[in-house]
Amino acid sequence: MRPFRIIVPASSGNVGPGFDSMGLAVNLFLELEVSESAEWEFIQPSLDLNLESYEEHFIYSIAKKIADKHQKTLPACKVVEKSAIPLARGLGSSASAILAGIEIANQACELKLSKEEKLQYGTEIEGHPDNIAPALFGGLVISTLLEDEIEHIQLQDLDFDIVVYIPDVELKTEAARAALPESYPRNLAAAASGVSNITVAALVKGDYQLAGKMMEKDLFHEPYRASLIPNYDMIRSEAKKLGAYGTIISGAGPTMMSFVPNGEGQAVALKMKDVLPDYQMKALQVDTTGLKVESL
Ligand SMILES: Nc1ncnc2c1ncn2[C@@H]1O[C@H](COP(=O)(O)OP(=O)(O)O)[C@@H](O)[C@H]1O
Ligand SMILES: N[C@@H](CCOP(=O)(O)O)C(=O)O
Repeated sequence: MRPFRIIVPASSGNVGPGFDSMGLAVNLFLELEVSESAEWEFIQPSLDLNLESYEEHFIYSIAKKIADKHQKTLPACKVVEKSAIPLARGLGSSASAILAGIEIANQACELKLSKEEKLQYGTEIEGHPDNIAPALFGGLVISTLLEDEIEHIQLQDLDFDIVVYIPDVELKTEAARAALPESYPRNLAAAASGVSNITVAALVKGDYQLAGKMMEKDLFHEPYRASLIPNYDMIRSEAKKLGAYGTIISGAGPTMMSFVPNGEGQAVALKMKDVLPDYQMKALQVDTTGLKVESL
């Protein structure tokens, strides 16, 4: 096996009202250098996962699952991992790790998986495609899981900066999903999908004022999660004062994300630091490439 590098971007699921179906890849990356070895070994300079053995490693478990599915034996590998994606903060670390595991199996077992197969496998494992699809394809992707296939569309030519506000607390996606209703009455579902439809149409037209306004009117998940997110109302109102188009919960939270005019990300991040001194603040861009594999 030739050594290789896998690079997967972080992603932000939902983008407001696109619950479980809209997501955006951003330029924070998980990087793995993989080479054949006498035994499995994970070296992680930027993550402290505190695992007893490689078999407990999430990425290993995904790679093994995919190899088993194809009746292949996964060769032992040394994996050197660097990650700039914070865990359990709503920036899609689990989706990036799932894609990394799928890609290790793909490369090490020579499975020749298509992008569609990676999307299918990743979505089966994650349960929803909104992080897997942008982390795989890059950009802002709208996707939906049908009975036996996943439809996806990538929006082009986006023109905004992104600012993320990352608090020093974790919120597991599973816990944030438990806060949501099991079902929605018809009038609420109709209103919520109306908000979502206008958001997408406004993004396609490049009307970011309208898109941002509608992002903040989500009815599918934000109203139920707001109380789990530190400083939810304050972050929305302070970002608005600084000219943000709109501010949303990133994925299941607790990170929040603002969409701001192109070129203004750094300035907004700096000013928001005054009101959120304990937060990690980052001005980000859309990653338009998605999952990459390079030879070493
Ligand atoms: N690079 C990684 N290596 C190993 N496990 C990971 C990695 N990234 C994420 N995970 C697993 O995924 C969990 C976070 O998933 P989740 O609660 O869905 O949050 P997120 O919003 O970051 O996707 C972590 O606690 C860890 O178990
Ligand atoms: N649509 C999902 C998105 C979860 O994203 P994550 O980055 O928090 O794992 C949800 O809202 O539960």
